[in-house]
Amino acid sequence: MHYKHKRTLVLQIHERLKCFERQSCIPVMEQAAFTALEKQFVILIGCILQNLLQVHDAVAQKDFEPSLAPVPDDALDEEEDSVKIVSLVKTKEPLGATIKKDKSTGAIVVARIMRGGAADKSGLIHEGDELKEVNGVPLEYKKPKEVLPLLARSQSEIKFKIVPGSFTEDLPSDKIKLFVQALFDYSPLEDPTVPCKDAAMAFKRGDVLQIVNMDDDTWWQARSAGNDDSRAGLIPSKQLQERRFMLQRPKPLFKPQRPRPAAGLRRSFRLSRKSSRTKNASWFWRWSTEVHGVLCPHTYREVVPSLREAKDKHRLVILIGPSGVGVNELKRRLVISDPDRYGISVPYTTREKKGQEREGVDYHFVSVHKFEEDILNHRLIEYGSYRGHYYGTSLDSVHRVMVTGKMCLMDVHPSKVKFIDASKFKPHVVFVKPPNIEELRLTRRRVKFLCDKGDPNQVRTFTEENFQDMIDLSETMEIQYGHLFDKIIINGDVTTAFKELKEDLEKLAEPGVQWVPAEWSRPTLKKTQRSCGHLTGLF
Ligand SMILES: Nc1ncnc2c1ncn2[C@@H]1O[C@H](COP(=O)(O)OP(=O)(O)OP(=O)(O)O)[C@@H](O)[C@H]1O
Repeated sequence: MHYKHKRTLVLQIHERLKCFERQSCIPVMEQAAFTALEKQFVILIGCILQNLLQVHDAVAQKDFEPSLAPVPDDALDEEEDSVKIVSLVKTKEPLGATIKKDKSTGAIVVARIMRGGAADKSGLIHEGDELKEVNGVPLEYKKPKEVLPLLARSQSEIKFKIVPGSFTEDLPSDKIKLFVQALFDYSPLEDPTVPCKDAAMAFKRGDVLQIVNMDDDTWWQARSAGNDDSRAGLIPSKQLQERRFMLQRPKPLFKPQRPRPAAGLRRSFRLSRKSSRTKNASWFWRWSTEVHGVLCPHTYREVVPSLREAKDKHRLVILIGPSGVGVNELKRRLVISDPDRYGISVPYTTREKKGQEREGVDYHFVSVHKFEEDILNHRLIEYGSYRGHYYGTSLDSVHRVMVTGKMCLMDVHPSKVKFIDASKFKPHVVFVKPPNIEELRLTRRRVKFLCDKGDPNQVRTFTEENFQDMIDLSETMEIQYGHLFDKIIINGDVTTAFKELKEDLEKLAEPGVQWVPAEWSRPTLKKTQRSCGHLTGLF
């Protein structure tokens, strides 16, 4: 039966019952069922009639719950089939609905029903319904902000007079299984554009949300993953967040470029810090070209649950960060803290062994021929060249750590992450981020490190320019590759950063459900990875 028609019939039944009540109909007797039983007529009248009599008694004794709310006298005077009265018991929980003024009619209409909220659970109010009255107060010519106090003032129950909108049955929220990981922090309190702060939901980068409604282009509804009973909250849609991102004009992309002094390359594919301007020009060129490529605004990434069992191999841990931020320091601390748990993949190079360096500890020293053969045979996870020598990490060196049951730590250029075979290594990407410049000055002012000017023993301290470069490069990396980062660690105080990293990796090793990018389970991924051999050389 058509939904609207059903409601009209219910209203008519309600009216009839009220009519009978006004006529003061008198029951035949108070205890019809009991009397019938006594007279042993029960066999004759049978069960059906007995039930009928019990219903009669219940009606006669007015023994029914809940009592019908009185229909206002004029309720059916209007368009008879389009008005309904809804009475909701008020609890401490908010109603879970937002209202707006319909621009064409000026009517107050229900803009959203939050999934799992009181209004949603009642099943009586729907998006698009027009509110005519709240607790007997007509809403004609009222603004939404004038209606809200009426709702707030209601004590135990709120009574609505509603003209139903066109209602389509929603898919129950537990049937919608779209999970996303937030790639940005969101606080409704700091967002002047949110339609209703109370209905919105705050979240942090990395939180996993279940999207339960995407009908609206700008505001979706979501709840925390694994919290099926909670009321959904409004979150900015992907489109809205992307628009905001583009409007922000990220700072590092529009900054005038300047040549950068000493900044090092990751040890996995380059030796150490550089200082000459020529070298740095090429280093910066690489970043500029990448930055002006495709931009990926950080909104949400689709994730799926993946069960990690105790017997499973550890995931590959990839550490990323601007040079000098402390990636090697953190790796070193991890290995020292638990050498049975953590291992480092040893990079390959075609350059000569220097001073104290040891084969298989600092590098695997190989010939150019062998290195190029490995490139052609897709044996390298990542590689590049610096000062005419190749540097790279082989799949073998990662496997060598993994077969010992250790968690393999490696650092790669972020552009290489997408080429790592995700189904095999399940990479967990940690971005090591510098703190603000004041904290960098405070924590690194006296730090001495080795820099390469042909002499590996040369020691120097960070300059103000190094700090600024670190921050700029970090922002650029985050803008371009932030969607790949599973965890961001700010390396201000090194003890705190190390503790946070260790906790994160310990959680990663635990059996249980982990959220991984949905694209890992898509067949197109393998195809992309097969082309990795051609792309890894593009630094
Ligand atoms: N939070 C910190 N506070 C103070 N000093 C730090 C901190 N983190 C790292 N350092 C020091 O900064 C120097 C550079 O760190 P590290 O070599 O780990 O950088 P990196 O990110 O690996 O850079 P590169 O790849 O160029 O070697 C080291 O001397 C290290 O001990």
